[in-house]
Amino acid sequence: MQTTIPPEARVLRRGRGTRVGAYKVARDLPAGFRYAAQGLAYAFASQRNFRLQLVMGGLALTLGLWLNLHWSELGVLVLTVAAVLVLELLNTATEAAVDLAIGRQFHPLARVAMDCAAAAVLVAAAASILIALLLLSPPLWQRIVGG
Ligand SMILES: Nc1ncnc2c1ncn2[C@@H]1O[C@H](COP(=O)(O)OP(=O)(O)OP(=O)(O)O)[C@@H](O)[C@H]1O
Repeated sequence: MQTTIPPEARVLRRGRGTRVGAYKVARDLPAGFRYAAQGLAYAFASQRNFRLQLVMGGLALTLGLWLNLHWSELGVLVLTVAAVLVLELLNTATEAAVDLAIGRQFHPLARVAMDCAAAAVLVAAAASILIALLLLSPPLWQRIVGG
């Protein structure tokens, strides 16, 4: 039996830079980094929570370095800080996609998408606070009590 490949799929198979339906495609690695940097700059400029999470994460990592945490503990801190920032970026992307799709109209599915994206940030932020407390409190207490 002969299978026919739809023309769109043939375009897709030609490889990089030929994605169907895209206004623009990153043609090389530097261009990809540039678009990612634009996303970071947008989140930083428009999202107060993103700026706050960046400051809190920076403080936690600085404190971890000052307290001479083990490299594996610092690694866990970096991961948790990154997880919160990544989810905030995805939350921002979800908001933009919902606004693009339906604008100022109300839709129950838009609410689900936005509430779930916000909940993902909340869960990660709560976990990161708990992890920071677990890792930073004992050595900080030692410093305070031990002088
Ligand atoms: N188009 C919509 N349809 C239905 N519900 C919406 C819509 N837009 C927003 N909402 C509801 O309003 C809530 C708040 O929306 P908002 O855009 O302020 O999101 P947010 O995550 O609080 O924003 P930010 O992260 O910028 O503080 C959403 O979580 C959702 O429940």
